[in-house]
Amino acid sequence: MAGSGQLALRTLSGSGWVRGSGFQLLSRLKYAAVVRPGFLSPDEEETLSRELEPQLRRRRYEYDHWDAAIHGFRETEKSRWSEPSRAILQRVQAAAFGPGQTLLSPIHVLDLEPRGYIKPHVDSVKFCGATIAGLSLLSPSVMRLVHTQQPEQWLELLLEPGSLYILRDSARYDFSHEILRDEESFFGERRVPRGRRISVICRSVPKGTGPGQLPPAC
Ligand SMILES: O=C(O)CCC(=O)C(=O)O
Ligand SMILES: [Fe+2]
Ligand SMILES: [Mn+2]
Repeated sequence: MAGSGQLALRTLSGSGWVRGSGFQLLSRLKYAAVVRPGFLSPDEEETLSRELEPQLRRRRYEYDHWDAAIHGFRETEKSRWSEPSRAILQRVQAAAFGPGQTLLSPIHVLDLEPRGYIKPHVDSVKFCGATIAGLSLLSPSVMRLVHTQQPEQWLELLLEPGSLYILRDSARYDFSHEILRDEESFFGERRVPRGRRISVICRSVPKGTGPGQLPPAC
């Protein structure tokens, strides 16, 4: 699938590296699948990982649940953030979400160990709205999107530490997303060795969710 005939293009919006199965697909999803490398300053990365570490360290990594999408991970839902982290999350909100979109709270924090990976899945439409935005910390990784009906349509996003990715609308609903395991972690010819990766994932609330009936984070 990700073998021959791919194009490696910087997205036309001038953001991060996105590769895909064709120019038309890349331009169709130009605003729906976005990477912003260097969204976080090194200081901001440090602020977030230092704040998350004690909370994550209390948990054990989970493996090999036969039907689970995620392997080699621990996670937490975080609702109380320090002032500097709140400022970062507000920047994410301004960059990725529209004025009419409410964010799910608490925020999902996922810690993948070096061998950890995420199998293809589409986030539940019951619990998550049209936009998913994730900050990546510590290790680079490759996120692959594959069209659920036409698997020959695919995109790959290079997620460097400090980057922000945004999946919205068609990229969020019509494509599965996954994080490649270390053995398969290539961006085109480029090997992207996987270490431990922490992600901070912000999601919008599904449309039609009234106040007082906020769903749990996905
Ligand atoms: O780690 C990420 O950036 C994505 C996680 C994910 O796909 C999920 O929790 O549904
Ligand atoms: Fe997901
Ligand atoms: Mn999840």
